[in-house]
Amino acid sequence: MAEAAVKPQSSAAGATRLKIEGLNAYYGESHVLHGVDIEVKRGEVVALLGRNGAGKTSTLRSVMGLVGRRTGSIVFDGVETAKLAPHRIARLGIGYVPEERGIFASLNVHENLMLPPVIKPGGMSVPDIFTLFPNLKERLYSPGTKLSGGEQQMLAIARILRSGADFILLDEPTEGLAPVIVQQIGAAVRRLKESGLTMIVVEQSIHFVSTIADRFYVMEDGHVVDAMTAAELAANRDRLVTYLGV
Ligand SMILES: Nc1ncnc2c1ncn2[C@@H]1O[C@H](COP(=O)(O)OP(=O)(O)OP(=O)(O)O)[C@@H](O)[C@H]1O
Repeated sequence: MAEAAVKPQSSAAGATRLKIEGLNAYYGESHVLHGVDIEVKRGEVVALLGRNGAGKTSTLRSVMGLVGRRTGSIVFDGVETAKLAPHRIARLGIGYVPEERGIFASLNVHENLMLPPVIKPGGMSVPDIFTLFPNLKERLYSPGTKLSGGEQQMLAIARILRSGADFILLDEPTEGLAPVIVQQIGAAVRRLKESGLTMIVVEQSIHFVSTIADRFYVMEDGHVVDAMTAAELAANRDRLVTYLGV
C-alpha cells in the first residue's frame, strides 16, 4: 500500500477517539446493553470479545446509531453522538462493516466498491485498495453472487476504506473463512493500523484478535466484565478461555 493511502489525522497519537460511558441500548422493549464503558485511543486496534448474545454487535450498532434506542454517552473525536442520526455519525468518519457484509449480489465488485459515498477526504484510492486486496482486482467484474466469503469480506472492508472513514468497526470479519483467508484479513488489518486507522474488531474467539489487537474487552450479558492489554493476554489466557467457553 502506498504511504499516502490512508492519511493519519494530525492530532496526537494515543489521544482518546471514542469514549463510551454508561451505554444502555434497547430493541423495542428488549433491554440489551446495561451500562457499557469502552475507550479507544487513536491508532489502536481494540477487540470486543464475548459469547453469542453478549452484546458485541449491539455495541457496534449503538456507536452507529442503529439500535432502537440508546442512553448514556458516546463521545467520538470530542463530539457527543448519542443523539445523532446514523448518517451524521458516519460523516464523522466512523465506518461499519457488519457481520453479514452487505454485498449487493446483482452488482459486480467494482460497482459494490464505488457505491458508498465518500464521506471524508483522505480515503483509500482504488489502486491502493487493490494493493491491499489483490483478489479484488482479479475479480473486478464478477457479480457479488460469485464471490467467496473471503472476497466478500475484503470487498466489505474495501468499500468502507474508500469512503474515507478512519475509525472502522469490524463485526466478526473472519467468520466462516478458511485459515489462509483469515491470515490475509489479519495482514490487512495490521497494514491499516500502520497507516493510522483506529479499529474495533468484534470476535467470539481470541485466536484471530490475539494477532492484531492492542487491547481486549470481554462482554457478558450486555456489559463489559473484563479488560486487558495485549501484554497481559498470555498471563490471562485461561480466564479469557473460561469467559468465552472455548
Ligand atoms: N433486533 C433485535 N431485536 C431484539 N433483540 C435483539 C436484536 N438484536 C439482538 N438482540 C438481542 O440482544 C442481545 C445482544 O445481541 P448481540 O447481537 O449484540 O450479541 P453479540 O455479542 O454480538 O452476539 P452474536 O455473536 O450472536 O452477534 C441478545 O440477547 C440478542 O438476542
